[in-house]
Amino acid sequence: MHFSCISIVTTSAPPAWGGNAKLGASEPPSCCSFLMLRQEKQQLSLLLSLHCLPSVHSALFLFPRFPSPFHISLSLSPPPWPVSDKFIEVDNRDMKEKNPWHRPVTIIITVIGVIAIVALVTVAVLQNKPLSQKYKYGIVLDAGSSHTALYIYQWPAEKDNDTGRVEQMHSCKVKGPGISSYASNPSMAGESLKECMREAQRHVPASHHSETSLYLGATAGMRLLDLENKSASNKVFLAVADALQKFPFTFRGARLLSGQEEGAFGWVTVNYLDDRLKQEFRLYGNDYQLYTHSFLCYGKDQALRLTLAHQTRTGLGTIADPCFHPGYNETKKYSDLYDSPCVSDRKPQQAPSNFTHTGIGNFQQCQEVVKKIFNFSRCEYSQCSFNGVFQPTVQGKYGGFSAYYFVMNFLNLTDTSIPLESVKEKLARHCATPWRELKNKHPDIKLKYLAEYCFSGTYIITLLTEGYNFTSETYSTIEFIKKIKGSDTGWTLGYMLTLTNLIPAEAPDTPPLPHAGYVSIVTVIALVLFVLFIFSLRPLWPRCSKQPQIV
Ligand SMILES: O=c1ccn([C@@H]2O[C@H](COP(=O)(O)OP(=O)(O)O)[C@@H](O)[C@H]2O)c(=O)[nH]1
Repeated sequence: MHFSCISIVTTSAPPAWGGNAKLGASEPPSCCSFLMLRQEKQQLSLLLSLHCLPSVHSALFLFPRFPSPFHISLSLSPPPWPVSDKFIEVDNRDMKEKNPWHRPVTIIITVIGVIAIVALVTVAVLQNKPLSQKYKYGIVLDAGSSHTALYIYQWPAEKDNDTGRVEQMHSCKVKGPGISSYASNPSMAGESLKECMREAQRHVPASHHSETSLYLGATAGMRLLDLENKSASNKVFLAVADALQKFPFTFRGARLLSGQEEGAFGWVTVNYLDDRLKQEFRLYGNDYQLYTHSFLCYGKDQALRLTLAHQTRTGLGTIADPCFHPGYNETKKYSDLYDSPCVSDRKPQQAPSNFTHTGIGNFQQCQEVVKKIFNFSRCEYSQCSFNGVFQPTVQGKYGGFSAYYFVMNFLNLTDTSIPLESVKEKLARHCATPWRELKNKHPDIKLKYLAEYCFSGTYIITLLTEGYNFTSETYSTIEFIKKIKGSDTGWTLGYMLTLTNLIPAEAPDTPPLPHAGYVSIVTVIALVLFVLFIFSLRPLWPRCSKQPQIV
């Protein structure tokens, strides 16, 4: 906007000038913003309503350029003091000479300013637009001994250090038992997976189905079936492979994981989730010293068979089991109990077909029975865990997951800062709880789980202390965990992490400009805007007040 600069001089100090104009002292006058203009007929009236110090006799005002020539009548409020009911005449041409702030210049500067602002905003918006994050997906089926679980993982297509940041996106628990239980009807093993697979189809975006790898890894249950009946285990693998191939994912095989692999991938999972492998994650490029051993037959379910086998070794019709609650009474089949390569060779010759399994709920006695399933006498190394297997001294942090977590969580014993003695006391109280009372207290818990928590807790504590040699001091280095940062702990994530190295990353989205270019453009535009701003203040430059026109 153009401003003309004039000054108004009063003959005496106004008693009170209303308004919001700023007035300088009488010498030198300063530029002031604000007057109200009113056009009446051919005449513009300036309504001054100013507050001013009594000593101020002159004021210099800025106001929109007037048509030239023109008259301004000053009408002061409160009622004019003995001054100036004057007509002011301003020669516009004269003003033009004095004020270089001409219209064409203003237009040019305004246009450049607007273009600069638009350019700045456009560049900033384009550069900082959130890039549409592209994900890759992978599906791993954990075919465990007691059940199968499906995990969907996702990671940004742009890999971090050649390894995707893989996280669990969804999980699905397959209904029914583990796939090894379908040895006599393999097609049902495949059938059982379908519900979770359809769920996976819904969770992975359809456009990514074909590029999503699908793996199935089988652990202890299938290891045992493989030992017992290789052809039956092959049939189960064929059946699950056949079922999985029918889904639109890229099926990359159903295979048996060795105990070593299971241990190593579980180790990778927890260390990855705890960010311990973040910096240089090259699993097979780095040397990590890892001790892993998997005791086939010492998973919780097989350990229970071993314990029961020990108690029924003479072929009794009834056993009073200290690991089950008082009042517990179930009739079980010898054939079912011994239907596992872990115990099949121990089946008593003269056993009846059934036995009555009753509980007496005694933690100490239970521990004694449980200890019987370990062989501590044989060790050909400097030190062993049990059954003659070497084990280094425990040091560092340990994670207990899956059954360790389920059991200790139920027993309210996940806090490992609780002294071992207190843990045992708590377990003793739990084991002594009558079965009926326990059922009433936990109506929502599956009876099979509920009945076994006394045994399971005793087994876990015995395995950790007697088997793996954790002491009262080192017990607290164990953490019973289910998930870390939203991902289940187990071997599957470690497996997925390793396999993602095989999946090529697609070209990532990059910002429209390289960073240096973006910074340069923004800097230049900011400089232009700054210069324009300085120019826009030109009417306020001191020059304006140098030669005021005196009215
Ligand atoms: O709420 C639960 C869920 C599972 N389990 C038991 O936990 C074990 C599952 O362990 P894991 O996941 O290691 O078994 P797998 O993968 O071999 O099936 C089985 O004995 C289950 O009976 C349990 O006691 N409580």
